[in-house]
Amino acid sequence: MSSVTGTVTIHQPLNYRAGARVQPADGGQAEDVYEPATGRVITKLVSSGEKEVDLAVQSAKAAFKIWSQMSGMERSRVLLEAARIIREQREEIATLETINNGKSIFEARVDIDISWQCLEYYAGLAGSLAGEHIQLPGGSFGYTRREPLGVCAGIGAWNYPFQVACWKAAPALACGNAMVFKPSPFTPLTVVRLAEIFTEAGVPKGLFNVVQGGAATGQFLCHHPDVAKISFTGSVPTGIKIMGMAAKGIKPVTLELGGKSPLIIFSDCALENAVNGALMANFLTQGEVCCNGTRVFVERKILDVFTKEVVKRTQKIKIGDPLLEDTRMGALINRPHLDRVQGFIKQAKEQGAEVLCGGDLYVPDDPKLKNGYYMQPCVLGNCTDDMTCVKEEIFGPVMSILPFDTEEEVVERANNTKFGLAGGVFTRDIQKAHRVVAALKAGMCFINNYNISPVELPFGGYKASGFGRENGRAAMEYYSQLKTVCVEMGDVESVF
Ligand SMILES: NC(=O)C1=CN([C@@H]2O[C@H](COP(=O)(O)OP(=O)(O)OC[C@H]3O[C@@H](n4cnc5c(N)ncnc54)[C@H](O)[C@@H]3O)[C@@H](O)[C@H]2O)C=CC1
Ligand SMILES: C[N+](C)(C)CCCC(=O)O
Repeated sequence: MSSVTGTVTIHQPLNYRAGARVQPADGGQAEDVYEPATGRVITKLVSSGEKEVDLAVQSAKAAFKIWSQMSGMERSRVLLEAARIIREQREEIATLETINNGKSIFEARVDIDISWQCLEYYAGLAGSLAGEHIQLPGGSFGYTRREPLGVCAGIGAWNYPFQVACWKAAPALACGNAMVFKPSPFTPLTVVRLAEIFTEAGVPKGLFNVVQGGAATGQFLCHHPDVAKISFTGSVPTGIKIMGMAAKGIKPVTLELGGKSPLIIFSDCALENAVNGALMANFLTQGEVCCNGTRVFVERKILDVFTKEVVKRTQKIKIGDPLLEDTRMGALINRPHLDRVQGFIKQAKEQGAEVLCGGDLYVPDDPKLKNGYYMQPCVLGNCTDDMTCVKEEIFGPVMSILPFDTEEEVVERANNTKFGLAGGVFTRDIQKAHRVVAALKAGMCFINNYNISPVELPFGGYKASGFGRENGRAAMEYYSQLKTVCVEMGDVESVF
């Protein structure tokens, strides 16, 4: 594959079932899929209908019979091999991710690294999946078995297409489940590579399948009677629908939803680290990150110096062709989303916020990029808690700076949101750091850093940001169920 922006076109089928790429059995009309960097069509997506979804689920069901009978150690070896292949193909997968998503190749490589690390981590845990033995009176006893759930549905967002799929597939497969995955219709490409890699690594054919399409395909999947669990990453409104569908089938669900997370900068912080943290919290993947710390609360004493430094550094971010080595911000996912982000900035200005830098469209010099979806990262000052830009998830490169005076005040304001995905604090005062994160109503908190993602740590939200956890030991709970076996060693004492 040529790794030059504006040159790649994909013609292979994008559905994956029973160990091979297939055209959907009941395919509807083909939709265009775009390269965000150029606005060019890179492939056509045929949505999977009810028949195709059923075939994928049946294929997963057949493979589940084999995979669930294997020992954890046997599954572990296959997952380790998949991790090795991803490492080997890192550059190719990262390039495809960049072409389809628009994020810089620099970041895409990090995403792919996190992905294989996730597979390695769960390969390590697969062999330790176990129940317990409980002694009862008279020599009787009980024991528990931790069993897989069956066919799990994974539904992903477009911001981390390969990584989201690995965060779901790795614990699911480690626990002995099969999976049918539906990526976002904006980013259908790399997850099919993941499916091929699992097959190459030795999973039973059909263990990991890919269906393509949007809401309709997702609904067929969620309603399918043979789907035992739904793991969803996406927006709050869709999360509500997913939970409703799961409720109808009494299916467990993991919801990784949106956020509007607070980042609290105290005046006793290491300023350079805090500035770096604020950039990490806002501008990865063009700001299209669910756990971004977009409400940056700064202690008034350092407001000016912090703001000046953040603006200076933001203006230096290299925007442009995402496949170039020195690019640090690529293109947003599509034109409607870019327009939406621009709309938030316009509204912020109308509500009294001050654009301290950026916010305008960015037009690269390179003519082939002129129809791409670029904008300049934006820092908003003069913000107040009631502004739309401070209350709603923008999912773009827009940071809102809010001054504060006391710890008590900032904790209350930080928690004054329907969301609860993440939060961060920068301070050199160790007691204050722990006190503040303990008080934050958020599932993923950072002290003196932001947006790093070690796969060993559980990740997930409080409140409207969802529930269930990905990564860490905790995720094993969400892809397995407990069976209790009670064993009588004496006679039955009947009450009748
Ligand atoms: N907490 C987390 O880990 C993450 C959360 N997100 C959130 O995702 C959102 C952005 O992603 P989008 O793809 O725009 O979200 P979205 O909610 O529009 O779509 C997410 C996925 O759900 C599918 N879908 C849409 N309607 C459906 C329905 N009725 N039934 C079944 N499936 C359906 C879509 O095709 C897509 O695959 C943001 O709000 C962001 O915060 C994104 C990444 C990570
Ligand atoms: C990798 N990280 C922590 C920057 C973001 C992961 C969550 C997401 O998919 O938005």
